Amino acid sequence: MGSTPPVFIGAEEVEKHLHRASLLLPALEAALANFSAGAAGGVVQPVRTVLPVPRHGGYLGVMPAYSAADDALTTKLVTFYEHLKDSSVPSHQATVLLFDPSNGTLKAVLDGSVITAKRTAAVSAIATKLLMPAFAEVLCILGAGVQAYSHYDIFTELFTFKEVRIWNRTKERAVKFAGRVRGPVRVCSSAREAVTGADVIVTVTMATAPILSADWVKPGAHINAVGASRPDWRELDDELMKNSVLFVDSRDAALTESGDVILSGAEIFAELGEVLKGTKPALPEKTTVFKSLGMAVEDTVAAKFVYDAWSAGN
Ligand SMILES: NC(=O)C1=CN([C@@H]2O[C@H](COP(=O)(O)OP(=O)(O)OC[C@H]3O[C@@H](n4cnc5c(N)ncnc54)[C@H](O)[C@@H]3O)[C@@H](O)[C@H]2O)C=CC1
Ligand SMILES: O=C([O-])C1=[NH+]CCC1
Repeated sequence: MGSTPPVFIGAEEVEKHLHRASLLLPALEAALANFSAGAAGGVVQPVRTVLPVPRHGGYLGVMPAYSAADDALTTKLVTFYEHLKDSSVPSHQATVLLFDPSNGTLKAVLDGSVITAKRTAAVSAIATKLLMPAFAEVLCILGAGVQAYSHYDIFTELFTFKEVRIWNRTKERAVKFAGRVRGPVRVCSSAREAVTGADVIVTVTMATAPILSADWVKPGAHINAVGASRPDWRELDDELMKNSVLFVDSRDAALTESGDVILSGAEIFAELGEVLKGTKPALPEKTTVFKSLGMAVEDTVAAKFVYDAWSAGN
């Protein structure tokens, strides 16, 4: 008797079962807390392997994780490319393999791009809920790609901002973004203009040098620094990194992969999971930075969520 072949769950199906990133919030909060609990939390997750493809300016990330609480085992394979000539090809593409943890059988191959967009934005939303100042009125997004859309969607679903601003290196893309999303967005001509007076800032660019300067940031603002996932890439300047209270998803990953953390020498105050567990305070009255690199266990719980929803409908 042959074994059952794995199912393939493509982008449309993933989107159907994960139409709102906020559906992932409980599972992600638990996964972040479990990760930061060490061995007791039951998350097995090494810092990802990132293989450069120098000839083409690309990277292949291999991201395995097991979550005992969910009894879920996955690995995500994600490619990201710096200067793609064909703009119809996304800069990031991903696939998640979901295994039966009891015997190692491959159960499903899922599109990982939608999962990556939504779980990343949901984790930023978790950080924002904990770290943003009281009475936050202005949201600023720097960057206008895939992550800008997923962050806009969950941030405007969960929070009530009076104004949303966007800046992008190429203004046409920011204008397109403002025309596509459902609410009003002010397109700004400079990052400085977008950031000035903002209470919550999201950096979702492919920048390799700082695009956000401490001088422009309102004291007490919260920043989700989502791009710059290589040890020599930056989005935030040294002053902002050093003068803010710094939260990360994973200390080990931040000290291995984040140019903003490594090159600024900024001190890490806490992992987000420690705040969720209550072992570290959130300090929303201070200027805070959440340096997000993306963790494999986030993909694990997201893939399980999609697979379970897909299975229930089949
Ligand atoms: N922390 C996490 O969990 C994750 C982080 N990311 C990171 O988030 C960032 C955004 O990802 P996507 O939206 O998927 O990428 P994308 O390619 O869809 O959008 C990138 C945006 O950055 C802009 N950009 C490109 N080069 C720039 C530069 N040198 N300076 C300023 N802006 C520039 C582009 O115009 C575009 O609007 C990337 O750095 C990516 O690696 C992506 C997935 C997960
Ligand atoms: O977590 C993730 O998938 C990624 N982080 C940076 C590039 C892709």
